[in-house]
Amino acid sequence: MAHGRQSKALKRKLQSPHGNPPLKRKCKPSGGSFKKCTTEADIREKGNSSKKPLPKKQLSDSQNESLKSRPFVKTSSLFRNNPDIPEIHRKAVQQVQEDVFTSDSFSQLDLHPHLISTITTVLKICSMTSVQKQTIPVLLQGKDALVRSQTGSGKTLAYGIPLVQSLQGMKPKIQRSDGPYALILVPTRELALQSFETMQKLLKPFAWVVPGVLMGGEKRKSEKARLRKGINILISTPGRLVDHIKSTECIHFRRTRWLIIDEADRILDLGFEKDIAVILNALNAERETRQNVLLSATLTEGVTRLADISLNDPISISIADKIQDRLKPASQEGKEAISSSMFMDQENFAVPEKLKQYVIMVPSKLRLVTLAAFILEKCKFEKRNKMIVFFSSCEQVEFHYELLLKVLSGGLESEQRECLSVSSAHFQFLRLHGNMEQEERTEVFQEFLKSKTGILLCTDVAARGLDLPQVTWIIQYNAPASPAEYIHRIGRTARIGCHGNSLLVLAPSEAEYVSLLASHKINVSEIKMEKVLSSLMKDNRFKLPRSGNKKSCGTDPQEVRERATVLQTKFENYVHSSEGTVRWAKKAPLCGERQQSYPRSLRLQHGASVGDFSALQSFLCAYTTYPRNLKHIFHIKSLHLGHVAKSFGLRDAPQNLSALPAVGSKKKIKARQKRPDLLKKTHGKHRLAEILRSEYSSGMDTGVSKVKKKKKQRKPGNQKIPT
Ligand SMILES: Nc1ncnc2c1ncn2[C@@H]1O[C@H](COP(=O)(O)OP(=O)(O)OP(=O)(O)O)[C@@H](O)[C@H]1O
Repeated sequence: MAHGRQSKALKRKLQSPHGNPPLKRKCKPSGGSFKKCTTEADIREKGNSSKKPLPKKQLSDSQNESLKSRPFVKTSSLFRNNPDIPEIHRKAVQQVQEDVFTSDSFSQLDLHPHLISTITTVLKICSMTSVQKQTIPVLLQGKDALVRSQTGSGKTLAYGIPLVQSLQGMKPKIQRSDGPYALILVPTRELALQSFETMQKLLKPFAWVVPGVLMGGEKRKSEKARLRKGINILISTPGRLVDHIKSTECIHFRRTRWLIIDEADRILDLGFEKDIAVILNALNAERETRQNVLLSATLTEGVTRLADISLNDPISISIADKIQDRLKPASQEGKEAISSSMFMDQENFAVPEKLKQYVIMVPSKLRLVTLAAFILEKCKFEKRNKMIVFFSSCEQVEFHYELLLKVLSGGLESEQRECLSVSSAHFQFLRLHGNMEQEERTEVFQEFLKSKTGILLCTDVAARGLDLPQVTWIIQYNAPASPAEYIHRIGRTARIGCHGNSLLVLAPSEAEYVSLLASHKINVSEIKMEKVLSSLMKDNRFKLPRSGNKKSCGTDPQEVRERATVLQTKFENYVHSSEGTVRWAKKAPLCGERQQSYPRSLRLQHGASVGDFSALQSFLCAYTTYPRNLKHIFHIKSLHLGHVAKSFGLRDAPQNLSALPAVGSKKKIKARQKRPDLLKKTHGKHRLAEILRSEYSSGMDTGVSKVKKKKKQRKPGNQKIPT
């Protein structure tokens, strides 16, 4: 019954000659610096401009309340007043390609027979990849190396095999109590865990060499105990290691003869330079000589600095280069050769051959329904797809997780019975971000690793190094801050010669990003939004009951729009189903009532660690942190706040957003400076550093800082902007 009433209301709205909803809302622009926010209801379709609009009515609070109990009365006008989608004009470019495999087997190398049999029987690997063929002999000779090869090309074994070969053969035999002989630094905890597992497998026949991981999230005490017992191959995130260097007496590097920095460019990007300096000083203080290796799919100029301070007479290995250029002897001059040979081409990153890259231009208002339609198409109708969706903040991940789970999987409460048959079997939503407790992070990572399907919503915490088999689609819902990050994100699919696909979602104002990618020799093909939305025709949950028994016809554009509107309305109804979800979508809760008003599931799962910074706000904040050279593409002023709000299931643009990004007049910026409690962490690079650092924090501080956070938040006016 309720459904029928709702649908009629929606239908009335869609059929209204003026396109006006039954009731209109007034929306003031927020922050003053965004484009004037007009409710779409105020705007009539092109060609109808001579018709008089319906009289405006502003809703009082009590009217608003009563509307909540009639969820479908308010409907969405998604298809009006959107900016035109520009044509993509760019030349197709020749992408940089690398040969992943060689026909050479590991037995050609001078390796311990047990190591070879472990590679073939435990890892089930027969022939070497190009990067392994190039790197292993160099490292076996004891040389330093700087290694660049495409994502998913086997870099972990490229350093892991020679490391194990060298340590197992040491005389006298390594003792556990000797402490670290090798140190492997990686930017994230999940990558630390993954590298640890690979080392464990390689070390199977050499049980006296003990690997160990320090990655935060675990109790400091138990990590200390493990360090005391002895770890010979120590894998860690830089922050966590620095914490131990400063606070754990038993840690030492007297015998450390290997230093491996994986994702070396990322470790520098994150502002871990200071940490790296502390680590290098600690290593150098205890032992003079060491073999050093830096690796990444995207070695950028910044790494030359790290190479200068950490490498000694290194060999550069870049798989994309011609074979005769690959191995360069290095001397002091050689380092310069490295700078030019490795980085001359630095902006042209190799993309796996079987990775198909797509872009979709979507006006802000339609982003959410387009994402949902795409997920439906790939994960419900096509099946056998495993997908990762990247967002620019933890808060957005949490918010979209809840929203998509409720609306696509579970359905709204009133519809649950109807939906059960089509939902849960098809979707398994998971999420991963730096605001989650480590235990849950590890669980999610393991679950997604093992599963054959599913949709992982995540931040860039999952962008680097993670080897998640069978991922078929990478969606970048928010564009990454650099082409290098684009490469790493899409590199979670099409690994080791497999097929994969990626989709980048851009707003029309961001179209130039496609040319930027092309200037780095990255080719993307366009998928039309209408095509994606048309998959809603396959899902009758979004069907508008039509008069009579008229059959839905294929891809009738009008019906596609109607269905998209039904879906958007479901999102909006969910978001507006309680004060808490609305606030969660758009702005920080008032002090003292944080959390209580969030969906119960969220509170139970996350305690106090999430939700104290809204999804929309965090999106806007992240938007201001694109680097200066991309500001002409991603500028906050080109966003229409009302339209963006729709993509968060909000019916109106929020007003008085605290911590609005640093846009607007000098006066406003000054005013903000007077409110450091609200804004001090929102400025450009600092904010970015905050957001990113939270993803990669050592985890050492979790307990303390969370308590501190809670205390701070209790003070009136002290709303922390979480990262
Ligand atoms: N010689 C090989 N033959 C087949 N598979 C291999 C080989 N070497 C490694 N692999 C597998 O390839 C996958 C990717 O390897 P790895 O994670 O080391 O890639 P990577 O180059 O470090 O990627 P990224 O740049 O994303 O960190 C892993 O599942 C690994 O087990």
